Amino acid sequence: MRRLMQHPDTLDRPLHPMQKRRADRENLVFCRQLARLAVRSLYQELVLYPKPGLVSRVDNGSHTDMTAQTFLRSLFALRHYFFQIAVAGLEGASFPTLQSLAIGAEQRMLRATGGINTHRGAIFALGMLCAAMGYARGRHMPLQAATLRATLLIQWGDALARHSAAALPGGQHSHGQRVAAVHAVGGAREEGALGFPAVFEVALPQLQATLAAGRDLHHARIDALFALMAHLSDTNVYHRGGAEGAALVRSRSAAFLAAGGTALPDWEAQALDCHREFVARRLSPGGAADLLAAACLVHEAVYL
Ligand SMILES: CC(C)(COP(=O)(O)OP(=O)(O)OC[C@H]1O[C@@H](n2cnc3c(N)ncnc32)[C@H](O)[C@@H]1O)[C@@H](O)C(=O)NCCC(=O)NCCS
Ligand SMILES: Nc1ncnc2c1ncn2[C@@H]1O[C@H](COP(=O)(O)OP(=O)(O)OP(=O)(O)O)[C@@H](O)[C@H]1O
Repeated sequence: MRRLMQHPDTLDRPLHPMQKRRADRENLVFCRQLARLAVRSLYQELVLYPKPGLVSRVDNGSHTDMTAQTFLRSLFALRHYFFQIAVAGLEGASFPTLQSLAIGAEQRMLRATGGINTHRGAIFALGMLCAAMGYARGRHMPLQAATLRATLLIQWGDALARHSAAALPGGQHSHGQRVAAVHAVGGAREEGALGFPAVFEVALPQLQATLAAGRDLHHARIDALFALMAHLSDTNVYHRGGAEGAALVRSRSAAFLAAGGTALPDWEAQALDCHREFVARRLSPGGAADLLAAACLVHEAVYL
């Protein structure tokens, strides 16, 4: 696709109406491609295997209420959301506008899955990142990781911090908020308020390190998932396994990486052992799964 890129020195000059129409058209094409990439990143997370405790096409991990099919239905219901939130970001929309798109997407997800929460964390993380990418694209900024993170924080950082501290209406509590109160750990909201450090400081560097070592994307995603599990205060894990379960997830994952991760000849057997152990304890690192998809999205977005 040929792109209309304006030289930075001419950014303040109004575009000729024909140039403007073409730029608008090309921006919409970009948002459509970005939405497809977001869905593809979530699909790649779903089909990755072995993933300790998580749902894949091979098995349902620690879950009895969802299968890969549930995730596919949910993904299909989300395809318009990622486009809409990228366009909203492009237009410099306020946080409440992004939030109402996310709430609508959560409702569509729940309708598509019969009430099962498959993608709440992903709607938040990949949604905010799509908004930041739309914003950057609209202002001719490069879609590089550092630029995206700075854009996210400059544009919506204050609102994300307020969202992190806010109570849910009507005195309800999400699993994440209950866990945050009982175990004093930040979950998805805090992660967002800090500009997704787990994506930018943990998962992306691990993806790049494994690729730089000459292994392929499959290996890189596995290593990045383990890096996330070793680092994150995942409210899904606390919800099901308490502090003990969370400590186990972190230490098992750190040990896998310290031993060499996917550089080990028998890494697959090690990862499968870990999978069986998490399933036996009903542990499911869903937050790490969401953020792996988010990292894959950022990693690939530079090629759009
Ligand atoms: C922001 C959300 C995800 C807050 O979640 P909360 O902390 O209340 O926990 P909840 O149990 O609902 O969901 C947590 C989700 O986050 C994921 N998660 C868990 N731990 C973590 C973590 N440490 N980091 C990132 N994601 C995590 C889980 O996979 C799960 O899907 C969301 O529920 C929310 O506020 N939805 C309304 C829409 C909205 O306001 N969006 C913000 C603008 S896009
Ligand atoms: N491949 C995956 N397998 C399992 N969970 C995933 C996967 N990818 C993402 N997740 C995330 O993990 C979460 C799983 O939710 P879970 O069922 O543990 O939560 P819940 O419905 O809030 O709790 P519970 O089922 O214990 O009542 C989802 O919100 C989703 O964001």
